[in-house]
Amino acid sequence: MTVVRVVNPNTTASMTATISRAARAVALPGTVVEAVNPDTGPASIESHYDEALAVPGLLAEIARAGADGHVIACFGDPGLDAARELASGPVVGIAEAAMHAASLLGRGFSVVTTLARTEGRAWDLARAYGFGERCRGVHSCEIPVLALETDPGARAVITSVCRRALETDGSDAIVLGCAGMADLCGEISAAVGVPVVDGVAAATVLVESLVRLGLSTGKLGEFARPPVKPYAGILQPWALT
Ligand SMILES: NC(=O)NC1=NC(=O)NC1=O
Repeated sequence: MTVVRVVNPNTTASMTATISRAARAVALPGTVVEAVNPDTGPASIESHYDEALAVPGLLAEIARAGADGHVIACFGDPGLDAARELASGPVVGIAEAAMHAASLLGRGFSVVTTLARTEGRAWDLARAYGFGERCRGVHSCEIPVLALETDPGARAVITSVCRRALETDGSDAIVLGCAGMADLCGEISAAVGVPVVDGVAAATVLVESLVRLGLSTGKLGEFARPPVKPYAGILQPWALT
């Protein structure tokens, strides 16, 4: 039995439930999906500040024993490198997984994300992951992350931005730029007529596959376990042994 821990790095339990549904929908029957979120940190991640303050809580969830692999279920892939140093199993971010999947579906893909201020981060990740050419455009809906659950017009706006992205970019697929959009994947794909990739599902299947292949992060160099040292103040619980 494989245990995949899917970590929502923000502290909004209803979003964790959306993420859990998307991950469980694609996991194999023998895989246990453990969807969690920290109890400390931002309610949503929409800025560099949010992203920085989400990492300690995220790492606490990664450090807990009992998982064969981890998904970081936030489109900024926050704390991904630190999580890879800490975890013994594979760790995949949803942006990374979604971009890899989308790159196999055509010549180019477009990212549709939440606030315009997060577009730069999406571009940074695309380039860091080697998709600077394949990523044809990053577009935003100007819908705050938590409004995805409460704004009845959100689906229509996201669908419209996806249509505009395809026209503007000439891309073959869409990557949804927020874990909170995970439940919109099928509906939007049917509406716009191209594959729409949800990073939660893509990352869950990828981690599950890596575990089944017996593969994990290389620990000889950069991603070896961090050196032991004191951590002062409120971070004292994060000190390693
Ligand atoms: N682009 C985004 O806003 N992504 C996200 N913020 C969150 O809190 N979760 C996400 O996936």
